[in-house]
Amino acid sequence: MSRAVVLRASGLRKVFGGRVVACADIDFELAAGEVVGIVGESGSGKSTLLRCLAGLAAPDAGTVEIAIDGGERVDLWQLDEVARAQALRSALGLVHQNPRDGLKLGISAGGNVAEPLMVSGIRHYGRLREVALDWLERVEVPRRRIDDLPSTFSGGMQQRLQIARSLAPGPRILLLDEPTGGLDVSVQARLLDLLRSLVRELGVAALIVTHDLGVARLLADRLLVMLRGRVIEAGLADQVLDDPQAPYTQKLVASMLRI
Ligand SMILES: Nc1ncnc2c1ncn2[C@@H]1O[C@H](COP(=O)(O)OP(=O)(O)OP(=O)(O)O)[C@@H](O)[C@H]1O
Repeated sequence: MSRAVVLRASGLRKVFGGRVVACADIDFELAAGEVVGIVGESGSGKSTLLRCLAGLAAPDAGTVEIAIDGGERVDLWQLDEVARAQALRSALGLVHQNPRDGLKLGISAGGNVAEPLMVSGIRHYGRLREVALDWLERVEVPRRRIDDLPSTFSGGMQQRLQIARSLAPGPRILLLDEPTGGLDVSVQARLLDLLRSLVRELGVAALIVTHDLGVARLLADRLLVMLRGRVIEAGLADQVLDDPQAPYTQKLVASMLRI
């Protein structure tokens, strides 16, 4: 049986200043539990696409449908602001490249995990603390750090905390924008291992933007290759990386092999 579609982009287009076409004619689906990588060089439109999907930037044309509670799909940009925020809160988690963009720096690590749960209706302090402790453990942040501010954490630990904050409310969809960018190689490897096992264990559908094909190979089932705002190649990750069809993808893969 084919898996339910949890996110669908159709004819998505975003233009800046009337002439910079950041995204054009983007069509794709993300199925429940699937991991899709979006790769392409700097400026190809990856982050803009993610921002349109995450409700952060309104597309100029096209639709973004996401599955909400009960499996019904809603068109994100047809909803009013309140309904859109609510749909996003219940269905979607977002991990920014810079953890500081996704964390509340003025509240404790535990508070960062608990806050989205409070918004979704859990009010009991003891229960919130228990769930926060459980999540800290899952992302390998020592439990004793629960009352510490994120600014006292290392970059890798901050990123793991941001992942806990995004996943704690139980979203069906997780969007990640270069989640390992800016981290040391050894820290990156640990984070990738953690992400891979969390995503598989929770069965969350993930869309991961990366310019690192190694990250894409490790995490993604399927890949979309972007060039100048368009998806120029799409397919199973191994297929795209082992037998790229588009000349641009061939160059991208060859440049990775040279490193
Ligand atoms: N807010 C903005 N205003 C004007 N132009 C923008 C804006 N955001 C992005 N762009 C332009 O849109 C195009 C796509 O940018 P985008 O950041 O989406 O690419 P990217 O593939 O994510 O690049 P990177 O890997 O460097 O983040 C680029 O030409 C960029 O300069």
